[in-house]
Amino acid sequence: MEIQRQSKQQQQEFALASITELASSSTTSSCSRSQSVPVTARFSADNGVAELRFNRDSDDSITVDVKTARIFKLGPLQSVCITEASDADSSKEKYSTGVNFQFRNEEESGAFHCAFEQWKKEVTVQGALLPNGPVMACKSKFDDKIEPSSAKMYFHYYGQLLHQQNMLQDYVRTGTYYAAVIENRADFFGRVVVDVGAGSGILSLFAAQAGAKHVYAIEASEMAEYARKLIAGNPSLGERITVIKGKVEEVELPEKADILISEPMGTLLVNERMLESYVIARDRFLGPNGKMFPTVGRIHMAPFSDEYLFVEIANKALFWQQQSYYGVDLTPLHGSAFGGYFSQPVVDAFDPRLLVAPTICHVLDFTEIKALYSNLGCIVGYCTPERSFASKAFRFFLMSDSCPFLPDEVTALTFLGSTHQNFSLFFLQEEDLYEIDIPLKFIASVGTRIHGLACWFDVLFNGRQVFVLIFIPLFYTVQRWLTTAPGAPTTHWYQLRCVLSQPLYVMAGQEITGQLRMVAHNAQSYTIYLTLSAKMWGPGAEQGGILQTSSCKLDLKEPYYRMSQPQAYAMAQDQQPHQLIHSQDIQIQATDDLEEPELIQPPPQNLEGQLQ
Ligand SMILES: C[S@@+](CC[C@H](N)C(=O)[O-])C[C@H]1O[C@@H](n2cnc3c(N)ncnc32)[C@H](O)[C@@H]1O
Repeated sequence: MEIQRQSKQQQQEFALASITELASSSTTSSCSRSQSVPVTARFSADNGVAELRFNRDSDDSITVDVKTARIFKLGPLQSVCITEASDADSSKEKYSTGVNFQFRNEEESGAFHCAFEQWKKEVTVQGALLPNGPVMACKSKFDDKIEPSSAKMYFHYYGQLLHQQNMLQDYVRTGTYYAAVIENRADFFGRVVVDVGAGSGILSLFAAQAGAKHVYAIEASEMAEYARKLIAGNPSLGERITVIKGKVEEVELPEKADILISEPMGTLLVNERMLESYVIARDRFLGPNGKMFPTVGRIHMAPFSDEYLFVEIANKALFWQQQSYYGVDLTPLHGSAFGGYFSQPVVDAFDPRLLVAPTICHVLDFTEIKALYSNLGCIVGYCTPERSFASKAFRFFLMSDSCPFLPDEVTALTFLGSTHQNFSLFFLQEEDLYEIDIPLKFIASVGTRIHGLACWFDVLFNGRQVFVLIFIPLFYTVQRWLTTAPGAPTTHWYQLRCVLSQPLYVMAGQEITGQLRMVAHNAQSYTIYLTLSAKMWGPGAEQGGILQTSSCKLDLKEPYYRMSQPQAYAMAQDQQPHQLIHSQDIQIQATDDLEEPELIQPPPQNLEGQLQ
């Protein structure tokens, strides 16, 4: 489609099938000159003026000013560009220029027209182009919130095949995606798919295997070139895939998508802040009633007790307790070093028996369909933004006819704000991911010393399967979970633990409360604030109030990867982990309810061999 972008996007070039010059101010002849050799159309910014140049060969081109040019579609593959003659010499009669051009296919036509609109918008809004052309000139949401040095490192990392290979070799991850796509062919077959952050293009290829009509694979890093190569090497699938190099916040697509597929999860689900790009892609590219794969993400949390880990971290700072290090007293820095080690979240695969209370979870529904709650607390319907109306207009559907004052479907109900009389609306917006607050409440299962909070995540692919029973199509929900839970097959995300420098002492049955607050920062990660408190326990506890509180602040961007020693464990017959272990196994349900998946497989007996 777009075949070249050069020097910081000052130029944008498209391949055409042919062009025909209709007439020009310098030519009075009514004869058209026609070319059948492939030609190009190139947008460029020169001295703040945007030009569109139709090149037939190196020394034969037609140049038009984007500001005055107008483009009309004559057919799916044919367009005409008309530009007014300049006023420079008012004594002469004015003639306009006309160029009739043909595209090779509809996608290329769509992409060209999107680009034209963007260049045109830029010159109209700015008056003249900034030196870097339209995309750079208007800062995207991504550029607004992310530090350029962080983005540079981030896309450099993902531009390398070895890191893509690392993800591809996480067979739990990639295999679950493959299964989720192939099992849910009905969601992909004949559909337009957008792969958000395509990397090597693997998910686009899976979507094409499932029969997608067309896949747009958007990738911002240099990996886009490798993706093109991989896709070209699989021509039967590749002919239905278009790789678009650019950020999902910036690129334009020629059509709306029926389904988005992406792997935007970082450590603790939210690290890398790519979920925000996934939500932006939803708002920019997904058509009405579109689907998202994955559909939902959940962060699971439980307090843990791990004396070895605590001592290991505390001991790292012992170095700074030396009073005569080559004659220098290091102790003034001991406190800072101690605090520094406890500000690193620990990433490893731990034994689930270290958890000391049943887990809780925080749900992030990536789709925009949200429950609508009455003030009585019951769900009475759901609503979804109606894209053709203003952003605050919603389409409303009742789940039952129990509500007397609303018809079954009321369109364009305008809710000015998040609360309207009896109803509360919950929409996951990109901004909701800037600050995530999770209240914590656990009941300790054993008397122990709590060293912190263990976290992991899972995501749900809420698919659709069609069975035909005597010519009647039946639709079933096919739910597949990808989990990173302790005790489940290890993934490259492992699990994450926030360790308190002041452990808490609890008795069995004692309540532990607190808060996990995650605040996004411009280095594509989060600052984590954790507080855990244990209330008085036993007779007279009500009067006692909070007994102990411990807090810590951690940077999710700077974790301590603790994978050097394999974390072997054997699951004793009589011991069960405190949290439900989610399996990736298929679940077929006839409802859309988001239920905890059942334990289908027993946890593995030994994870030793799976750790790298
Ligand atoms: C976790 S990798 C997943 C790659 C591939 N989809 C897979 O599953 O193997 C995320 C990819 O998204 C790309 N990416 C992240 N943010 C992006 C954005 N805002 N626009 C376009 N690509 C982005 C990264 O460069 C990276 O290649």
